[in-house]
Amino acid sequence: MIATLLIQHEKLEQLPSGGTLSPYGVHQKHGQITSQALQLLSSQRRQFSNTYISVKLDETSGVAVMKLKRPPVNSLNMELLTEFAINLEKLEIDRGCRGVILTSAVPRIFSAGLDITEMCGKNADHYGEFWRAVQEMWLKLYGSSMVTIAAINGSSPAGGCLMALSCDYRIIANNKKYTIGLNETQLGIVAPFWFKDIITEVIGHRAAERSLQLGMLYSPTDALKIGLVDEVVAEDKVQSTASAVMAQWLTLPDHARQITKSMMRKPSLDRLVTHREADITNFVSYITRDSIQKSLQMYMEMLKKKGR
Ligand SMILES: CCCCCCCCC/C=C/C(=O)SCCNC(=O)CCNC(=O)[C@H](O)C(C)(C)COP(=O)(O)OP(=O)(O)OC[C@H]1O[C@@H](n2cnc3c(N)ncnc32)[C@H](O)[C@@H]1OP(=O)(O)O
Repeated sequence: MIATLLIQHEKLEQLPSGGTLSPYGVHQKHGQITSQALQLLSSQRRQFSNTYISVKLDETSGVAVMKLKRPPVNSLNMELLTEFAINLEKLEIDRGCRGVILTSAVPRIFSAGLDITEMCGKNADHYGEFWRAVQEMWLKLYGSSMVTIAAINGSSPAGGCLMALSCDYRIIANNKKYTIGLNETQLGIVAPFWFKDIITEVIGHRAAERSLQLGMLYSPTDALKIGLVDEVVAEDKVQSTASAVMAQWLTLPDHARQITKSMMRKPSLDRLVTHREADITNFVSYITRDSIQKSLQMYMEMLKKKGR
């Protein structure tokens, strides 16, 4: 533990005080994350696989490929979110890692977003803990000092889209069947302010407002038109393009790029960090409303019927 903290301190010291993104949430974790972190941090160093995440770090390039592997749809439940935050933190403190490519091991799906079953029929304590884990994932990913590239090899609604939006660059496979967007209103729920902030940062106010109000899901080419993704490439070129773009980004000196990234992202990160507890309270009181529970249950039933 002491060794881990020292390594982290050294890596953070490379940036001027206030210039690093990494401290967000790092040591504000609840007990569950901390004890799991200790187990994971002591495991094998360059390749690790947990229940729902696999990570391969190429020591030569300094690039890690992080894959979501929770079939059938990579929905983000508490365990996956926790593993994600821990693994990203592990890479963050590893001096040999400068970039992360985020992708999916599940065919045709990047991520179906938050696991709706985590937001239905549970008690307030559960919802609070779940939302803290969602926040933690976002603070770690959006606040990462590494180069982060989303290799979107399948559909990516809602929380899946949030993950992609939190990366530095987005490459999506050219397949009309794949959709991406923040579709929360279609579920009868509201995307929280930090989801709204990040999509606004990426696509601008007008497009974000329309997109959020209508809960729009875009095909890859339409997503490219509004700037929701940076590139659309053939399905079999997603990973190689991600590697090539990563190599290009890594030609920049880390120090200059990291401080610039921090400068751009700090206001949004600060907003959530400052209002974190209020955001949890707000989520819990919102999600426990009867009308919201009913909407989510109806949406789940609709999904199940469609699947039959
Ligand atoms: C004021 C503000 C305060 C805050 C207010 C609150 C803010 C909340 C913010 C919420 C953010 C979110 O991410 S909410 C999540 C939004 N996500 C979505 O709308 C995606 C819904 N899913 C889909 O569209 C599709 O499943 C898709 C991903 C394209 C894959 O389609 P497929 O045909 O391949 O697969 P399906 O047959 O549909 O699904 C396979 C199985 O997975 C299940 N499944 C699919 N998506 C799931 C999901 N997200 N969570 C759980 N389970 C899911 C289905 O029910 C099926 O279960 P079985 O039938 O049992 O096999």
